[in-house]
Amino acid sequence: LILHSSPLPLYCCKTVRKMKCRINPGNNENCFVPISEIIAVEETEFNKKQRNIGRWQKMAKLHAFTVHYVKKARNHRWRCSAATFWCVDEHLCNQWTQALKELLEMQKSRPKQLLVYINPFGGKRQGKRIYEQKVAPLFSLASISTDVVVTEHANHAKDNLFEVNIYKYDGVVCVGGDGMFSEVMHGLIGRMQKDSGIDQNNPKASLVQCNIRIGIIPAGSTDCICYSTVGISDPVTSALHIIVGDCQPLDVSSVHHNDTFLKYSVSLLGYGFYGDILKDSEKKRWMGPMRYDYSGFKTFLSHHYYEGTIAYQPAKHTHGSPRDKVSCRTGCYICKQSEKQLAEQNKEHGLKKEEGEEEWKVIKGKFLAINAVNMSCACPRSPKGLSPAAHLADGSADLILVRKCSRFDFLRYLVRHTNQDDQFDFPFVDVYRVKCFQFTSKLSEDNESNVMDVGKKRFGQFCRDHPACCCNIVNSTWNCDGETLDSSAIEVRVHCQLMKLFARGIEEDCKDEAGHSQSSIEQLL
Ligand SMILES: CCCCCCCCCCCCC/C=C/[C@@H](O)[C@H](CO)NC(=O)CCCCCCCCCCCCCCC
Ligand SMILES: Nc1ncnc2c1ncn2[C@@H]1O[C@H](COP(=O)(O)OP(=O)(O)OP(=O)(O)O)[C@@H](O)[C@H]1O
Ligand SMILES: [Ca+2]
Repeated sequence: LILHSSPLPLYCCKTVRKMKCRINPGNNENCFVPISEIIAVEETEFNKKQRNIGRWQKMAKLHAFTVHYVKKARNHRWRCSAATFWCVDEHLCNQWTQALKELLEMQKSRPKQLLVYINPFGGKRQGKRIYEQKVAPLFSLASISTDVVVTEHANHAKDNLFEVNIYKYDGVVCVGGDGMFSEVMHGLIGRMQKDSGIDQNNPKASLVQCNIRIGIIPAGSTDCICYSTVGISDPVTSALHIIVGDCQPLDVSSVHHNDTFLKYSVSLLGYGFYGDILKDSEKKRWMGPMRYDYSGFKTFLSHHYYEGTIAYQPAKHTHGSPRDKVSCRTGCYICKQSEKQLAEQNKEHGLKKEEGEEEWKVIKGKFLAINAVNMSCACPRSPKGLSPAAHLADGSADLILVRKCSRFDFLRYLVRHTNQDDQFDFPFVDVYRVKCFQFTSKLSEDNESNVMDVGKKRFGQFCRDHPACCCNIVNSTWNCDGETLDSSAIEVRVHCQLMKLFARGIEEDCKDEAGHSQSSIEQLL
C-alpha cells in the first residue's frame, strides 16, 4: 500500500484515483506501508471542521476510512500513525475498507486472543498504568481480546499457567521486567513439558518446544530481554510488535544441580560480580532500578574473586564466534544456519551420543566474574551488552571468564561495556561459544573431598565482612536472569530455539550504535 499525503492521490494496485488522503495533518510526506504493518482499518466519521479540504468542503457528504499503521522512528522505536482517506463515493470507500480488512484477516500470524500478566510492583511500579494507558488501547484498536491478570504475589503468573487452558490463547504477554518474563517462561515451558510427559529433572532430556509466543511489555528495572530482542525498551514499540504478530525464536539454557532442575535462563547466568550485585540488591528492592547501581558500586569496591573449575563443550555447529563482530539482526543468517546444522547432527547421531563423544575443555582459576549469556544482554545501561556478537537463536551461549585482576583493570573492562572498545581485548578476559558447561566452586570441590574444616569456613565469613580483603573462600551465588540460584555447582545446557517471542530481533536500520549500516551477511563476507 502506497500512501501519498494530501493533496496527492492514493495509489493501490494502480486502481484508485478518486480518493484523497491525509496522513497525520501537517505532516507532508509519502510513506510505504506493508500490509503486515497495518494495525487496523476503521470507517471514519469525516469531520469537515477539523480539516481544511479546499474544494471538497463544498460537497454534501464525504465518506472516509482511516488506516492505522506502524511508523518507524529512530532507535528502533515504533509508533502508531494514521492516514485518513476520503471521497464522495460511498461504494468506493466501502470497497477499500473491505479489501483492506480482508488483507488484514489474511495475516495469520497475528494474535487474536492474549493472556496478559501484569506485575504491579516491577521496576518503578508503573506496570498497571503502562498497560492501561499505552497498551490496552492499541490492543483494542487491533481487535485483540485479552484476559488480564494483575499478579498478587511472586509466582502467581507461573502457577496460573499450570492451571489455565493455555491452548486457547495465541500468546502470553507479561508486563514487567526480566524477572516477570522469567516467571511466564517457566510457566509456559514447564507446562509444555508436563503436558508432554517430559521430566525437567533430567538434564539430558530433549525438551518440547513452546509455540505459544510470549510478548514483553517492558516495565522492569533492566528489561534486558526486551532491549536485546527489539532494540529498545519501550512499551508502545513492544505492543506493536505483538499486534503485527512478529515471531523471534529464542535459545533457552536449562540449569541443573546433580539431577535436579533449578531454572531456565535466556539472558545472563552470572557468578561472582553479577551474582553478588543481585544478592545485595535484593535487600534494596525499595530503591527501585537504582538498587543495581548502588549494589554495583558496592560490589565493585568489594572486588571479591572466586576459585572454581569450568568444563565446557565448544559450540562447533555454529559459524559465528563471540569476537567476529557479526551482530544478530532480524532474519539472522547465523541463527538459521546453526539451527539447521543442529537438527542435522541430532538426526544423524542422536543427542546423547553426540554429546558424549565430544571433548570437554576444562579451565581452573580465580575469577571475578563468570558470565554465560544466551543473547547479547544489551540494555539501557550497556547498549551493546555483555557479549555484543551473541546470537538469539543459534543454540549456543557465550561463556565469558573474567580472571582475577586489579580493580583498575576490572573498571576498564566494565567501562568498555558502555563504549565502542572491545571488552574482550584484555589478557584477563576469555570468551568461548559453548553449547553446554559445568561449574564447580573450589569450596564445593573441597566439601566433596572432605578437606574443608570449620576454621576455613569461619575465615571465609571473616573476610566477607572486610571489604579491603579480596579473599575467595566463600561462594558467590548464581544470578539467573535476575534471580538467585540455591546451588553454586551447576550443569548448563543450551536448548536451541526452545521458545518464541513476539519480536523480530533488532532491525538493521540506517545506523546502529557504532554508526555501521552493513547487514550481518555483508559483515560475514
Ligand atoms: C563505570 C560504569 C560501568 C558500567 C558498566 C555497566 C555494565 C552493565 C551490564 C549490564 C548487564 C545486564 C545483564 C542483564 C541481566 C539481567 O538478566 C538481570 C535481570 O534483570 N539484571 C541484573 O542482574 C542487573 C544487573 C545490573 C548490573 C549493573 C551494573 C552496574 C555496575 C556499576 C559499576 C560501578 C563501578 C564504578 C566505579 C567508580
Ligand atoms: N504481585 C507481586 N508481588 C510481588 N512480587 C511479584 C508480584 N508479581 C511478580 N512478582 C515478582 O517480582 C519479581 C521482579 O519483577 P520484575 O522482573 O517485573 O521487575 P524488576 O525486578 O524490577 O525488573 P528486572 O527483572 O528487569 O530487573 C519477579 O521475579 C516476580 O516473580
Ligand atoms: Ca544464543
